[in-house]
Amino acid sequence: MQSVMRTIRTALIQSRVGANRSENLENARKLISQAKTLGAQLISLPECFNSPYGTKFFNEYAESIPNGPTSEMLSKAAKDNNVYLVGGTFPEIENSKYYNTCTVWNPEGKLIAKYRKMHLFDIDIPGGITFKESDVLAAGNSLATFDLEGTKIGLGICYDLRFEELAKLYRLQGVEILIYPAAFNLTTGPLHFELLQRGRAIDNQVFVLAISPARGTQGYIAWGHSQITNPWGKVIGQAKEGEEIVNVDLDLTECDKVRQQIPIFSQRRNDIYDTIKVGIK
Ligand SMILES: O=C(O)CCC(=O)C(=O)O
Repeated sequence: MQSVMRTIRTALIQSRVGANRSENLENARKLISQAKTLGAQLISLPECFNSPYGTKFFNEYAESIPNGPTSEMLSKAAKDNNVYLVGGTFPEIENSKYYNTCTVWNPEGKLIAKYRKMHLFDIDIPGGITFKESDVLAAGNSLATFDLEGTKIGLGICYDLRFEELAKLYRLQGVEILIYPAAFNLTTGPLHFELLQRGRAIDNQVFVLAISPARGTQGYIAWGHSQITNPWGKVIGQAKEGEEIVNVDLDLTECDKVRQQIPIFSQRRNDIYDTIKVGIK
């Protein structure tokens, strides 16, 4: 039997981000319109697309959702362009707590999903990078998905890419696309960014989209290289370092094919795994 073609044209916007919120929003707004002219139905922005990335900036740039200039711009841009818009992330404030939050807007401009980064970016690589989001941010505790014409899409943010458990939970919920706004750095980016995405894609037989800010020259320097990986683990779109839109058609029948041809989800040995007790130090 011939499988039905299911395609979503997607665009990743690797935008330049500076210190001025209004300029960042205006730049993102223009790039969203540009992505629409390329035929994109699903458009995604980077992590911290409205502010520099750093713990000292979170409270200054934080907004409540959906009442704030960033939510307003995203809602209007989704509606004006008649697209599904994954609004990267920006710092959210609610009840005196700060979160790193991703919002999703439908073509009517309605907020249809909100995801708060679940695994906070706390690492210490001497001579490389030290970052402690938990100094300022609270972690989210919920998964978030949305539906685009019958395709279920799951959300994560940057460091979440390292946690296979989250991706697997999404897959078990029926997700076919995982989207991670992200801002890897010049230490871990070259080693891990592409590889982690390919790993998540292969393990879960899903498309993985990761969207970075363009590489800047001061403060936290993002790695760039926004990427689209198909369910076979093949990189089918990748940006360089600068501002760029990556525009690709996702053929969802690839999920059906790989899941049928390499049926790992029905071959798991939970009968064995569940009997083995382990402790993690
Ligand atoms: O995991 C990494 O190496 C980078 C993570 C990161 O930059 C983030 O979570 O914002």
